[in-house]
Amino acid sequence: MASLAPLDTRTMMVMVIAGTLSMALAMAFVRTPRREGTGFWAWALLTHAGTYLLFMLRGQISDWLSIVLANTILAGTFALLLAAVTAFHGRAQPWMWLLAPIPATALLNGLFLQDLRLRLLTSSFMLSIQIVLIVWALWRPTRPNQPRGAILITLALSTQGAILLLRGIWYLSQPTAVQGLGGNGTAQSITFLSAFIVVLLASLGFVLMTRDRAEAINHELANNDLLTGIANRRLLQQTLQRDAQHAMRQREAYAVLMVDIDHFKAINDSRGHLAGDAVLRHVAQLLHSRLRSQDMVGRWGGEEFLLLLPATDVSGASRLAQELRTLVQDTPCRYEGMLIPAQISIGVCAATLQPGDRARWLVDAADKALYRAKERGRNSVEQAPLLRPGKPVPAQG
Ligand SMILES: Nc1nc2c(ncn2[C@@H]2O[C@H](COP(=O)(O)OP(=O)(O)OP(=O)(O)O)[C@@H](O)[C@H]2O)c(=O)[nH]1
Repeated sequence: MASLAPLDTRTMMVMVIAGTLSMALAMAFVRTPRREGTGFWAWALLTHAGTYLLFMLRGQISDWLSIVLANTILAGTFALLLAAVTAFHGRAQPWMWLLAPIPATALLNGLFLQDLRLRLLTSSFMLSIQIVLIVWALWRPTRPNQPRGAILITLALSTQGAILLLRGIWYLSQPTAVQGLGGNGTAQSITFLSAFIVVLLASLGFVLMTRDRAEAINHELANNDLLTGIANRRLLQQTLQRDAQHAMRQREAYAVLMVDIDHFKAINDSRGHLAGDAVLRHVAQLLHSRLRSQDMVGRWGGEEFLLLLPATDVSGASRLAQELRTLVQDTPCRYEGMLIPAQISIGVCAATLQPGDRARWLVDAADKALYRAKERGRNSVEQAPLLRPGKPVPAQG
């Protein structure tokens, strides 16, 4: 294989050290709501730089330091990467898998100090195992919604694994007198260049993972009701506006259901506020269980829920409302050994929307219908027509 003259091994090592240290510094500034893992990753980068510093001093210091210690620290680097990924997913650290490769690497490098081929082969093997462990830990939990960071780390580490493997094969295929780390051979240059790129890409991947999770948490907090986990009022209003605009353009039917738990104050007063919270969660789940994928249920406020039902006419909306009312009545909430019965009243408004209509008219009408359901004794469904100001009131159907 021809030697790449401009790729000087020493320059490569300085590049790897400088690049790694800058990434470690950058990692120290990663600020997200949950920082698990970034500390381990920064330490991994620091130890990686330390390894290459020792590699660079090959020939000037004892081989026990520049070979055995350096490779042992490198095994520690990969152990720290595994710890970072495990911590990111909030799992217990797999201590055996984390620690075992470190003494094993020290032992094998000490044993084969004078035998470059065997040393490279065993080191490559140990590192490949560590890479497989990291990738496994990365993908073991349920798939993340935004897997781009994990993909980047996987690609970077797999490339590193493949290069180590190829390097091992290449060394084996060479005549006995091949250069070690001190040489300027193409294989060494490629190894160092790849280490540099791998470190940068994998670290970028880890930063992306933490950033994507932070964004997902922010999105969850901004759009979901903390107590029940369903949509909050903000998301409901946004979705209602968007859906209603669409229905107006298409002159399509659209329905909203305003749901209120009957005598909820009595549940709070007699069973306690925490039991009241459990009933809210329970009713939210029941309402959610009957919806189609295009529908949405959210908490409008207190013990009130709003359901948005695209492409639903008045008979479909009223039928669903009756089903939900019966479901809640027949399914008491289990809480700390108690069975807490609950009932709901529902106001329905459904209409074929036309350009110029307002989304809030639907909610106002459903609210009026709900008021009537409460007045008429609760645990019931009432429906109200959409009132278009300045237009005659349509006949009730
Ligand atoms: N546990 C709990 N209670 C809440 C929450 N939000 C509002 N509430 C309570 O919900 C109750 C609503 O009471 P009311 O408006 O009188 O309504 P109600 O008792 O359901 O009576 P009707 O609607 O007329 O059947 C109040 O006691 C509020 O304190 C919450 O997040 N958790």
